[in-house]
Amino acid sequence: MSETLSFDLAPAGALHDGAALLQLLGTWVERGWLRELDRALAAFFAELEPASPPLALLAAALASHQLGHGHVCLDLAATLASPDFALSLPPEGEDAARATLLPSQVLAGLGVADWLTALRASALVAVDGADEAAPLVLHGERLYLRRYWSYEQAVAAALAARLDDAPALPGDLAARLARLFPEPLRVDGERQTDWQKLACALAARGSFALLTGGPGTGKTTTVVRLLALLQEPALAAGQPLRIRLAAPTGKAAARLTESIGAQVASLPVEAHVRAQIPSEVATLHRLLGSRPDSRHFRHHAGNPLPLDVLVVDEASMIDLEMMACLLDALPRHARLVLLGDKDQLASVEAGALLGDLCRDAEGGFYAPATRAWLEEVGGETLADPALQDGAADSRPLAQRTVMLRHSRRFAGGSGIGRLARAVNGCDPAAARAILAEGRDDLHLLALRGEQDAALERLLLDGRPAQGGQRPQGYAHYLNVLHAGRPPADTPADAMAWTDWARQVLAAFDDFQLLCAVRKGPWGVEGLNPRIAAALQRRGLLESDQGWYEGRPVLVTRNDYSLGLMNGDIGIALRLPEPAERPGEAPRSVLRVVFPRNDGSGALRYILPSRLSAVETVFAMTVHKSQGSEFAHTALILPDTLNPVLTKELVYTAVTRARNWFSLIESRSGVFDEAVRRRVQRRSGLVEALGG
Ligand SMILES: Nc1ncnc2c1ncn2[C@@H]1O[C@H](COP(=O)(O)OP(=O)(O)OP(=O)(O)O)[C@@H](O)[C@H]1O
Repeated sequence: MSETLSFDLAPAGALHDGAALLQLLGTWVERGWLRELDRALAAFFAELEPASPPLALLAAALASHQLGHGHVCLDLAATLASPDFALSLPPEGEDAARATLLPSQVLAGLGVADWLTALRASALVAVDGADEAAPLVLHGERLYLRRYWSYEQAVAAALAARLDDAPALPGDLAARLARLFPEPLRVDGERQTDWQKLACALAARGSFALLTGGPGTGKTTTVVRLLALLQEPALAAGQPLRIRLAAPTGKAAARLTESIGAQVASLPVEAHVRAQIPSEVATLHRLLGSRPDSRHFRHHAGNPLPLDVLVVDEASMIDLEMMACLLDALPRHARLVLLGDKDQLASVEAGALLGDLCRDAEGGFYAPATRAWLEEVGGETLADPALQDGAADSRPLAQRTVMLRHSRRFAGGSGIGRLARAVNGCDPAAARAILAEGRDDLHLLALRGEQDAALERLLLDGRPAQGGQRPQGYAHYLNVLHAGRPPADTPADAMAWTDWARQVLAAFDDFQLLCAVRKGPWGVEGLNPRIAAALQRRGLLESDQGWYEGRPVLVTRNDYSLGLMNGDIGIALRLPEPAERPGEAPRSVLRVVFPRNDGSGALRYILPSRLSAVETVFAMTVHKSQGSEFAHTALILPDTLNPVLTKELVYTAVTRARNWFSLIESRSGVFDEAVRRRVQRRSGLVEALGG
C-alpha cells in the first residue's frame, strides 16, 4: 500500500517502513517528546496488524500524544497544516535548533488525502466506528482512539436527548420569577437585560442548561434562585426534589460551599424552602463514588445517582471522560445545570467541554420562539447588541445556554475586570494600556534579567499597602506562622493550635504566584526552590530542603484513604503531641495541615511520611489554580514563547485575583504574543451535536 503513495519520503523512510517508524518514535521518546505510552501503542498495533501502513501506526502514536495535550483526537488537516505547532513539539523549554527530526520534516510532502487513504487501508481503523473491534476510529479527518470516540458519542447522545426535553413548568412561572428578582436590573442608572432572571427561566424550561459568565457575574446567585424556583412548587406538591451540587476539585467545591451557603441564607423564599436547598458541594469523584485504582465509578447507568437535580460548578474543568461518566450515572429524568466560565483554560485531561458547548453563548443565537418565550416569562427585553438570531433546529444548544454579562465583582472601574476583558478579547494593546494606567489593583514588573532583586521583593514582600490593605507576598503567612504560634506550654488539645493553623492557611491564601510553564527558571520547577531559599535567607524558614515547617504543598493525586483530593493545599506545621507518660515533656511533631474543604472549617493533620503525591507550591501552574482565588495573584511569564502561552491561560490567571493582580515579565513581548493566541482543542463534540 505505502509504495503507491506519491509524497516525498525523505526522512529516514519512517513513513514507509514500520521498523524505521518505531525507531523514530523511540528517539522522540528518548528526547521526552512523546510518552513511552504513545510509542508502545504504535508498537503494539504493529504486532497486532503487521500489514498496517506505517502512516496508521504514526497516526495512532500521535492521537495518543494529542490526548496528553488535551485533544480528544488527532485532526489530520490541522496537523499537516502546521505539524510542530499542532503537536506542540518540540516541547516546552526545548530548543528547536537542537532537534534532529521535527514532525514538520517527517510529515513534509504528505497530503491529507494520502494519510486518509493509508488509514482506511488499515484493519486497525474503523471508519465512523463501524467495525467495533478496530481500536482506532476515523471520522471525517479526525482520528480517535476508540475509547475517546465512544466517550464523545456517548456525551453527544446523552446531551442531544436532554435538549429535546420539555419538563412541566408551573403555570405561574412569570410571577415566581418576579418574586425571586424583585428589582429591575440597573447598571449605572440604566435599565439592562437581567440575564440572571432569564437564565433561571431558560434552565427551568429544559432538563439541561448551561450557564456561563466571567468572575462575579452572579452564576452562584442565579443557580441558588433557580433551585428555589424548582424546589418551591415541588415542595407544595409534596414531592421535594433531591438536589445535589458538585465541582471538579475539592478547592472549587469548598469555595462553592461557602458562597452557596451565604446565598441560600438570603433567598427571598420561605424558610422551609430554604431548608430544602443544600449548600454542601461534593467533588465529582466523590459524587460518582470513585474506587481506588479503578477508572470505574460506583454510580453508572446500572446504579444511577439518587437525585433529581444536579448542579456542577467550574464546568470548564470537566474533561470528556468525566462528563461521559457523569451523564452515564445521571438518571434520565434528572436535570443537569452546568456553571462555569467558558473563557477559562480547559481541563488538564482531554476535552474542552464547556468551551465547545458554549460556542454560541456570546451571540445568544436564540430562535424567535425562544426569544419570545424568554421575553414573556422574564418580563425582559432582549436588547443586547451582541445578540444574534438563531434557529432552534440548527443551534439546539444555544436554546439552553445563557451567558451572564454583567460582573458585579469587577464593576466598570475595576482594573482586573478590564484587563480580563482585554485579554479575553485577544487585544494586547488594550491590555498594555490598562496595565500602564497605574491602577491600584494592577501592577506590572518588567524584570531586568534572572537575578533582578525586584522579583524577590515582590514575591516575598508583596507591594506597598493601598488604602489600609496590602497586596501580600510569601513573607506574610510566615510572619503569621511565627508571630501567632501559641506558647510552647499550651496543651496539645487546646483550640489555640487549630486557630493558629487556620490563620496560617488563610494567610497563605492571600498571595499566590502562578507560572505558565513547569520547566526552566520561570517555571514552577525553577521558582519553587528559589523562593524557598530566599525565605530561608530571610530567616523565615528553618530549611529549604525536604520537609520543613512552613512548607506549602499541593496534592497531585486523589488519596481517598487520607481524604485528600488532587489540588488540595496544606502547610507543614510543628504541632505538640500529647506526652506519652505523665511527667514527660511534650514533644512536637511536623504535620501537614489541610482544610477539610467541606464547609465545616475543620482541619486535617497528616504526617508528612504518609503523603506520597505532593509538591511544594510557592509557585503553581495556572492550570492547577483553576477553581481557586487569591487576594493577590501574580503571574510570571517565561522569556520564550511556547504553545501553552495563550489568552485563555492569561485570562485564567488574571481572574484568579480577588483584589490585586501583578504581571511579571521576564521578557517583553511574550505577554502580548500570548494574548493574541487562542487555545484550539480538537474534538468533534459540536459537530456530533449538530452544531
Ligand atoms: N442579582 C443580584 N443582586 C445583588 N447582588 C448580586 C446579584 N447577583 C450577584 N450579586 C452579588 O455579586 C457577587 C458575585 O456573585 P456570585 O458569587 O453569584 O458570582 P459568580 O459568578 O458565582 O462568581 P465566581 O466567579 O466567584 O464564581 C456576590 O457578592 C453576589 O452577592
